Amino acid sequence: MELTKFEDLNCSDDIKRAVKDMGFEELTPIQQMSIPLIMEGRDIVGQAQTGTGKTASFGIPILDKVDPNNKNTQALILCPTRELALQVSEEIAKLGKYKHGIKTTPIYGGQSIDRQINTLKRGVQIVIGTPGRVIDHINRKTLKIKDLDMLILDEADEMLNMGFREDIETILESVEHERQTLLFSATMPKAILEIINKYQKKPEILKVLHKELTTPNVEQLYIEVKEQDKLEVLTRLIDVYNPKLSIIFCNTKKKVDDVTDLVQSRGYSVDKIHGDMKQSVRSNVISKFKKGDIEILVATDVAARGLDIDDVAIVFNYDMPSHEEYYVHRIGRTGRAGKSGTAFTLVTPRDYYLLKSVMNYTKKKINRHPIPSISDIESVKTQSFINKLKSTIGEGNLAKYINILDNMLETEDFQSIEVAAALLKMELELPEKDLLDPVNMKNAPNVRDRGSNKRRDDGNMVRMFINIGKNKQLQPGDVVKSIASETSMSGSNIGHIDIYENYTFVDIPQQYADEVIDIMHKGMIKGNKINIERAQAKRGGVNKSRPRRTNR
Ligand SMILES: Nc1ncnc2c1ncn2[C@@H]1O[C@H](COP(=O)(O)OP(=O)(O)OP(=O)(O)O)[C@@H](O)[C@H]1O
Ligand SMILES: [Mg+2]
Repeated sequence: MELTKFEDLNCSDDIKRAVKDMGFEELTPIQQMSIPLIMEGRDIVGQAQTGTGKTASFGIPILDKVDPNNKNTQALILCPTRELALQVSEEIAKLGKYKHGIKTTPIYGGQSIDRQINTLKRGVQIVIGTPGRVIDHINRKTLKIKDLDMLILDEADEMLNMGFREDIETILESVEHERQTLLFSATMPKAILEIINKYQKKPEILKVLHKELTTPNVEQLYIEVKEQDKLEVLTRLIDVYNPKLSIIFCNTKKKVDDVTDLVQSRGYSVDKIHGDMKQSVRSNVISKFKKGDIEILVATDVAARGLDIDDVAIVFNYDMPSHEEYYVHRIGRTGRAGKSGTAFTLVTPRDYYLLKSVMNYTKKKINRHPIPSISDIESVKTQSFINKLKSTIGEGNLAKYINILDNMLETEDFQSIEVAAALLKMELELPEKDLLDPVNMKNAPNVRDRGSNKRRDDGNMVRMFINIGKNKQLQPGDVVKSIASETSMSGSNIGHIDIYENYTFVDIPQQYADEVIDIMHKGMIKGNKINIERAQAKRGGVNKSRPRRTNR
């Protein structure tokens, strides 16, 4: 019989009761695949899309296997961030609330170590922590892992990146007997799969198979912007879509600081989180965001993985993430547990090649979305004002205000429609002029999808985009030579050429455009160094040497 309902699961009734309290009825696919195998004692690698219940996939079997009569730590779950350690600990505590005698605790940096030592002394069977603080406790002998039966790496690919690998090996070396090791993540780059044998014995690799790596619950859109227009575009999107909660991801801590200040100065309810902030402040921000006291969270990738916050309706990539996996995790903060969400990525001409490689990686097309116009914002704001007006009129009790208005119209030389319009102006604060109107953007570099035949018309010249990859010392002459040698066009037909670090724009006469698109589709402009496909294929996968922890 196919296992789909929690009531059919071969685990204790205490857990089933807790699962019911949490509102779960059916197991998610990754839970169906992994829970029985983990209960059997198998090592597994579990890969499933963001927001599909990986935490309970390991949480339930851990709770079922831990012996309440043994006070020693039997299961250790490692998470890449403090907030995630806390959240996983809370979810497991909820799942285990009827299992008496089982203690769970999070241990992470930035929190009083003495308090953690006291808690650990009293005996905690399930410890959830960040690697640094866990090692610290192991060294102090305040966390004894001699009875450890299960080690779980949540966000395994991140944990096995260089920054954490040493810590994990230290932990593994301090467990002398046989143990069960479980790895979970939404992304599992090949390079990680190649090293898992070092950590696991005959692991079962479980993948919930989908065509796409990202969750179908998230609508993915990108918007072409110039760097200096990002803030304006962002706030327009917020005004038009008016998300209950949203997260804005930036690539650096400095940018998070700056964007937070700017968004705040425009009157939005916003706060931030990044790795340079004090832990007490970080925790406070997250809890306010969860309660809805803050509507917009600006964050580095410290908030990209694992965080499960209800009602995040939109994720904004203010900066294009520099690694494909981060795109997947960032946008996975919305569209969780069957809910739907939207992800907007702001793409400058410099980022265009990254957008392409993200689409390659996720096997999912990201559609272009226009910059919301002032009239879009006007209609949204006006509609919401009319709704408010309707309900206020519906509520009645207007006598007091009608009196004020009557007096005013008698003493001042106003028309009532004028008064209404002035009130509307004060409430809506609509801008007079659209600074991002295409008319005003004539000089903006235009990024076009080379495959989609969308081109900028400029007289009878069209501007085309060529991704040349990194490290190419390309000269305009090379581009001219390559294109001329592959098409019927002569070099002198080629117009203006802009060469940037990794991409090039070339103006080409309209009549030759299809020929150029054609040779691009074949993957290369031969006879020279421009090899589009190869340049793109170089990206992707895990770069083992990249230091990830420094820049959050
Ligand atoms: N069987 C289920 N039915 C309904 N909701 C569930 C079920 N299992 C888990 N959930 C809920 O779904 C949400 C997402 O779960 P979880 O955080 O474990 O996702 P995840 O797969 O770990 O995602 P990520 O890759 O982002 O870490 C949580 O709020 C969790 O409580
Ligand atoms: Mg998770």
